[in-house]
Amino acid sequence: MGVGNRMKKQGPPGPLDESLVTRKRKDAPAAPVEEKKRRRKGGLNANKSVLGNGTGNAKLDKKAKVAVVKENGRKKVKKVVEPEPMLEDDDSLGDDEDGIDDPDVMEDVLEGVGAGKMDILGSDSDDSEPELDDDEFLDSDPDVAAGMWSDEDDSDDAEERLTAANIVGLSEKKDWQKAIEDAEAQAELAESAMTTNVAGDRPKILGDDEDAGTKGPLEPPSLQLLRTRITDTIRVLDDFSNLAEGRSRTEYTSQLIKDICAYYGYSEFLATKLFNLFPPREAFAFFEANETPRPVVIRTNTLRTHRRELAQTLINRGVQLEPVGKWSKVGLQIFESQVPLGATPEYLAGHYILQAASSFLPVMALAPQENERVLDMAAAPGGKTTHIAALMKNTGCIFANDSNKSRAKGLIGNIHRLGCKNTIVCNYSALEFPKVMGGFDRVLLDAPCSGTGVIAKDASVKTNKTEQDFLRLPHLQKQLILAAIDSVDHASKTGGYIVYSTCSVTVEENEQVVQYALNKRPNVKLVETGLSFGKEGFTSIQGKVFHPSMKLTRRYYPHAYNVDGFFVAKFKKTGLTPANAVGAKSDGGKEKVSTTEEEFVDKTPVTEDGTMEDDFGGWDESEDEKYIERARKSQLRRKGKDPKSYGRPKGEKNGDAAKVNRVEPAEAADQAADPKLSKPKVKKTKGDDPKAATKATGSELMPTKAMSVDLEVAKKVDGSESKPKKTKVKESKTTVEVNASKSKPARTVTEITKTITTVNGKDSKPEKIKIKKSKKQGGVPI
Ligand SMILES: C[S@@+](CC[C@H](N)C(=O)[O-])C[C@H]1O[C@@H](n2cnc3c(N)ncnc32)[C@H](O)[C@@H]1O
Repeated sequence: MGVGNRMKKQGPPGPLDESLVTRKRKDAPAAPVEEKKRRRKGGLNANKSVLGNGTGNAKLDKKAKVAVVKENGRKKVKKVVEPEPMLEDDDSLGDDEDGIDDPDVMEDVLEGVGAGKMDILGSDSDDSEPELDDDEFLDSDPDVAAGMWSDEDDSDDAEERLTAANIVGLSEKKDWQKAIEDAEAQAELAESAMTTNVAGDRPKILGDDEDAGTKGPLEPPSLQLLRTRITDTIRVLDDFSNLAEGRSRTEYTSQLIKDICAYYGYSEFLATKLFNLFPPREAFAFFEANETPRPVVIRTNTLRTHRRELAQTLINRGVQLEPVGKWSKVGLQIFESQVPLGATPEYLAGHYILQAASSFLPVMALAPQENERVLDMAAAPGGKTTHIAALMKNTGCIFANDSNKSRAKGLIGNIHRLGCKNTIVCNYSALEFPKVMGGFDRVLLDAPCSGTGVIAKDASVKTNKTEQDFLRLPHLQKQLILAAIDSVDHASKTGGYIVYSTCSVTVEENEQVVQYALNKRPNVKLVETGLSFGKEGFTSIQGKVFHPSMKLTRRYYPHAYNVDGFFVAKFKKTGLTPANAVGAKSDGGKEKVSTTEEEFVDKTPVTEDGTMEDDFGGWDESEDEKYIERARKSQLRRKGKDPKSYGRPKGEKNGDAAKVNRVEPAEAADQAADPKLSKPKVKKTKGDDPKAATKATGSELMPTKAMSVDLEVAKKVDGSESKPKKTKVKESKTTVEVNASKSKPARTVTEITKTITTVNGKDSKPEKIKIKKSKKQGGVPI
């Protein structure tokens, strides 16, 4: 099982300096460790002797060592773990198949530790008073630290009061203990693997060919053997050509998944879904990590205090703590506490909030600025809202929304306790936005999700999530993400960003939702999250292909970073939402968002500039021109005029009419940005004024080609011989959705009826013109 993850550091593991490691190993008098080992029955040495018993598994020997080294004149205890995979007896094993010790994982992590990247998050720590530098915690007096090394029992730790002066010593001691625990756990694993493989190096997992169908696979006699078979199967899958015994990979994989279900208690449906996210060895590490709780973390509320101050106060109360990692300047990891953390005077005074470290990430990615307008669409119980308020230093305005009223009460409680004064709580379904309000500088959508990233916290997820959930939730998430995008002001001077996050690791709730948003909103693109660690989102997995920019999204796993599983994506909105876009709130939000199964796995590639390769939005130019022309002719006919000889401007050819006042999307965006540009072109009539609509709904409308039809018609009437003084155009719209079939995407046929009344002119009789529009709704069927 796990090896004290609560004690493990969160975030990217510290960099491993190989040269240093070698030197340390050479120089290291490993005395303290030997001491400890002697006291532990079945400890490192004992296990080593078992491992060296000539069973042919010499490489199962553990590689974890602990050494005391002198670094810059300071004594430090370092764990030296060679990244050799557990139970590995084949050097050819791909690195990428490794789990926790996966060198690739490390590399990925190390790449992300670039110091410069966090600069973007400067506001995170930009308090009026200087924040406590992490180094101040870590660089305490070496002598004090040295004095901390004692051979006393672990139970003594609780009595050792942690002070700012001795914090380094204690945390290093923890590292030291953790290293031993790690080593012992690895040894335990290795030992257990060997007990069933004494017959040889080739693990026997599935029955012999001749037994197949009669005996079936080995019945697991105990949890111990089950675990051994899991690790054996992983070995086989890692080195299939050498270790497989005439069975297919699929057979081994399905046996492995069955064993994982039996051992960890997952439904086969969920175990398969999660297993498929990783190479087998990493999947094992993931399932393992879900068995141990993540560290307790508190976030300093910088509206009320500073991390250094808070740390000192809590230390004085008997709390053992440490900064959560270099990546956060407000997090404190709690190792032990003499007092209930949810009831200290500091807690009640709002100096901190208990919050999982991974929950910091979406807010750091959002990077709210002072004086902005921010929407937190699904905010309860407010961990992220209050973090946003702190980063904004109580300036600007946050709308914290949650559809669940009772949860919203908890949100209000936290907002009060933490002293957020720039926050308004509302209780709408987030689907109502931007009808409720729009034009935000930034929107956070921390979406409701299946919680597959927090199984360590809520084990019920292992069995209570069904296939239905993975249809229902992504459907909601897709609707919500469009609402989030539509609620942002693309022209915001300081922002124009949307962050989408979930505490789930499934592709359906993450990459597929983001891809859906990219497909349906060509006016957004993915941008860097600014987070210094995290694995890249998938650009392809299990036959699904996503836009290359998906690698800008970030995935967090418990086994890789010792944080809850999380997903973070950041979008920049680059233009207005097309009024004809799916779910655009131009009609008051009544338009149905189509998330048919065809769209569920959306493989439609999107080009670099964000435009879809298929006909997004479905404006068929030639088709519409036909209708416009027909409308023009019948209008003239009704007036008793010959459409062939009348009303066509000089030089205009057939079909050019609609182009006269057409507002192309790009042009429309420019016009919106520059009101001077847009004024002369748009004839405002009630119900047609895009700005009026914007005011009414808080939304925004792009004057689309439908609008250009109005302008054209209005112009013709104005320009006719009757010379009316005023023209009124009334519009009514009927939308019929024609269902999609497997082979054909859905189409929406919209009938727009225009009633044109000329006032004070000869022709005062209202005229009706019907315009039919048809657009494709879905993506490419699979
Ligand atoms: C992951 S939790 C949010 C956690 C919160 N952001 C925090 O940091 O404390 C998801 C929230 O979404 C809310 N929710 C679910 N459906 C919603 C909807 N349609 N509109 C708004 N909120 C919704 C749930 O009530 C729940 O509080």
